[in-house]
Amino acid sequence: MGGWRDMSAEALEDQYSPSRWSPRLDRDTIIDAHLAVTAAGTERARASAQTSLHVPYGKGDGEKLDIYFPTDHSGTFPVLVYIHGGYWQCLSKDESGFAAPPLVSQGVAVVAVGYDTAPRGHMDTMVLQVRRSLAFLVEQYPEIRGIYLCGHSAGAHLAAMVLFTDWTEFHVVPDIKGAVLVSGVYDLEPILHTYVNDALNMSREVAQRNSPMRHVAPAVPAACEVLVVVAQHDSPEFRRQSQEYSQALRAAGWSVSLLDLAGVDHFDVIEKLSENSYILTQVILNMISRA
Ligand SMILES: N[C@@H](CC(=O)c1ccccc1NC=O)C(=O)O
Repeated sequence: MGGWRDMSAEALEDQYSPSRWSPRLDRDTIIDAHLAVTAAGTERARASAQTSLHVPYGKGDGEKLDIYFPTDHSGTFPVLVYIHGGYWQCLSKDESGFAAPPLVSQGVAVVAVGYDTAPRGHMDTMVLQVRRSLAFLVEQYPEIRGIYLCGHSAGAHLAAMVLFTDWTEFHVVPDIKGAVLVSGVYDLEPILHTYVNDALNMSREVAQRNSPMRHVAPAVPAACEVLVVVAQHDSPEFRRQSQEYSQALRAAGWSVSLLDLAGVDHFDVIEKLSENSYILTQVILNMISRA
């Protein structure tokens, strides 16, 4: 599936360390900066929007979500479900509400989903939790009119896994109208050979079972619109993964666009969703208003 098998261990480690590719900040400060920016943005969102925080969608401690309601929510409203990144082992819903302000002001609810990160959570568990969070939303909030998924990095992977869910066992079918997959990983196999798997402890079978690239299903007539987003300063491997996944979806009949955003890296590509004037914020609002 690609040249990563010919890479040295060091080269592969480099490719799967997003912090090493930004021209903006050095590798030792960029992750702390990302945490600080997303936490401050989330604090601002919580102060300005009407919210329901820490809503349990399951029995587990980690199975909670935060809802940021639209400013005017007297009727039905679309919802953007945000799935955070952090290589399935860091970050949480508590710094994942930063995208809410420009959306809630336009009538869109934002839900930040929590899930059990590794080592507590297993890859299969995280995928199941995110799927269950959607079923919960549909059952509990009949005022939701259409769901848009948005995931960053590891969260884009989880969002892509949600796209090919067999909903029969959940007894509801969420009306997913669109998915925005930002700087994601869609083939987990290369990761098996890097430090990322130290906490995840995935076997080859687990990595394959949870690789969206291996489960691209033919689009059904009601298949949602998919926007695959990649940053100019993502690593070549991250960029390859987005290109190949979007091509595979297109070949299977999905309506998919690849948006290659100039001037941003793996971290500010998503941080800037707190800004109304950011192109991706506008693209998302446009996707929602067209449906
Ligand atoms: N150790 C990684 C950290 C990382 O990839 C990351 C950190 C915060 C938010 C998202 C990330 N990437 C994917 O989920 C790095 O070198 O950048």
